[in-house]
Amino acid sequence: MGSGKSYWGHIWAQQKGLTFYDLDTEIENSFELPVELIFEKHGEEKFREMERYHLRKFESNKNHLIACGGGTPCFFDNLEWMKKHGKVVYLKASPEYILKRVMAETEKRPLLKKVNPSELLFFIQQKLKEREPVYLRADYILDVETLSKDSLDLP
Ligand SMILES: Nc1ncnc2c1ncn2[C@@H]1O[C@H](COP(=O)(O)OP(=O)(O)OP(=O)(O)O)[C@@H](O)[C@H]1O
Ligand SMILES: O=C(O)C1=C[C@@H](O)[C@@H](O)[C@H](O)C1
Ligand SMILES: [Mg+2]
Repeated sequence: MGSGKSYWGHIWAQQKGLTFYDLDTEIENSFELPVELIFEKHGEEKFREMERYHLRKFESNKNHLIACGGGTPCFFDNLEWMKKHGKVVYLKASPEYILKRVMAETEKRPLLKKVNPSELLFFIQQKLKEREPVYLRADYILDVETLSKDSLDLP
């Protein structure tokens, strides 16, 4: 969360002439609610089911780039599905970098909303530790902290 998937995904798709989709936005549009209210009203479990469902809408279109959510690869067999149907890129960032990006946006991120600001860095460190083994199974790993518009490419 907060590494820049939505930010870079949009720019990258534009550069490559691909259609950009943000999985969180797809889910928000279907509920006509922002992610934080989907979590609040329907719970995380329902959100994860919808995330799984909306991801699979992209099976047949090859000409697109999708920014998934921070949790997407960690639930169900989503990562395997993504790897089977496309190339998966992990935008790697340190907890400190992520903290800087999300500090002013915790209200939009239901997992961070409930965390005491003084414990935010610890929470991000723990979340990353828990999730990174999954993220590291991506097809490509890019260091987001050194990424620039001119260096956006796969190795
Ligand atoms: N390189 C950058 N320069 C300036 N702002 C950035 C950059 N990368 C990200 N941001 C900003 O940091 C915030 C977090 O980035 P973004 O929303 O793209 O993360 P994300 O990985 O999509 O997070 P989530 O997993 O919660 O969807 C956003 O406000 C975004 O505009
Ligand atoms: O890291 C996560 O689990 C999340 C990240 C966001 O993209 C959203 O999908 C939601 O806030 C959950
Ligand atoms: Mg995003």
